[in-house]
Amino acid sequence: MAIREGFIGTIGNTPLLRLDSLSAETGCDILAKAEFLNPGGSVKDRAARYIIDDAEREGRLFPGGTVVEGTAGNTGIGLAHICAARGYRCIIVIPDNQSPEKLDLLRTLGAEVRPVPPKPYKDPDNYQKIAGRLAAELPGAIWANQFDNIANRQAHFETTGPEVWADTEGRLDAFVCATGTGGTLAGVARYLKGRDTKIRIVLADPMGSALYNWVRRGELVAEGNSITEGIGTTRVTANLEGTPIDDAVQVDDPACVAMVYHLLREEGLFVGGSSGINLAAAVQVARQLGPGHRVVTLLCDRGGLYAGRLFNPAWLAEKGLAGAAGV
Ligand SMILES: Cc1ncc(COP(=O)(O)O)c(C=O)c1O
Ligand SMILES: CC(=O)OC[C@H](N)C(=O)O
Repeated sequence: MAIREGFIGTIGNTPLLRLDSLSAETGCDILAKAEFLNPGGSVKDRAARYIIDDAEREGRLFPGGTVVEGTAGNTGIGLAHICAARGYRCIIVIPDNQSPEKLDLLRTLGAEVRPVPPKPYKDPDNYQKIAGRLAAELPGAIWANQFDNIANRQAHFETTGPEVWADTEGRLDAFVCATGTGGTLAGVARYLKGRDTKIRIVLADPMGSALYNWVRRGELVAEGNSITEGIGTTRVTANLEGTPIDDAVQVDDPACVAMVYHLLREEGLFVGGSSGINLAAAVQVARQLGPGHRVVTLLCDRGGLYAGRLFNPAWLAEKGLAGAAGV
């Protein structure tokens, strides 16, 4: 496939990387799919494409229409690119505690950005609910609704999962990843389990998210908090519902930050916090399985989105994380 169809044609088919330092440390093959190489810079380009294609196919989105979404940023970035390419207006509702780099990029891409105060999901002014109301009020608008629109997990069932299977030639023992909407884990897990039920599916969770306790003991209980963005949730979304999950591991901020800096210094990979959670969890799973196994995860987005936070020594010091980063 030498010529690709613009932005959309560049989404997916990302390379699967072997991480030598972590593989040597565990005696396992630690593999990570380089989702930060998607054209919008994150794994969320895949969901954005499927959500828009699905709305067009179902006749819900017309030329000149509007796409509204509540997002931590990455889904919005994917949507803003596609909206520009297809002539749609794009309105992004985003909690105002997300990284300023994401808000700036969204504006540059032509999205109308509406920062809102962060509120828990049960609050009617939670950013997802504001986005839903806004879309309902605007003529010609759709709500992308990434959390409960299962076109999201379908993207990963039809693309990410088959890519992992093909690139490993079906030889993998575990797939591990963190969840925001749950679309990635849900789609990949369903696909891989459909090929081989022995592949272990493990949810990686930051502190402040309720899914670790949900997987481990069936209770949606969250403890602590996290500096990570775009992952962690207190509810089971329609995308996550029914996912075959074998286990969960919890990764705290010091372990996440230490891994982000390890990836930077030892592997030359400049990625965001959710990639740190994923790789720290993959190492935990590799240790549980023992040497000789193969564990696959994702590198979700680029470190540049967090330049003023995760890669800013003063910010890290303020959060008590400078030691973990070694800065
Ligand atoms: C940086 C980052 N990592 C991981 C994820 C998780 O992806 P998913 O929504 O498929 O669970 C997201 C968004 O959700 C994200 O923004
Ligand atoms: C907070 C959250 O789960 O965000 C979802 C997704 N990562 C996004 O970029 O919108």
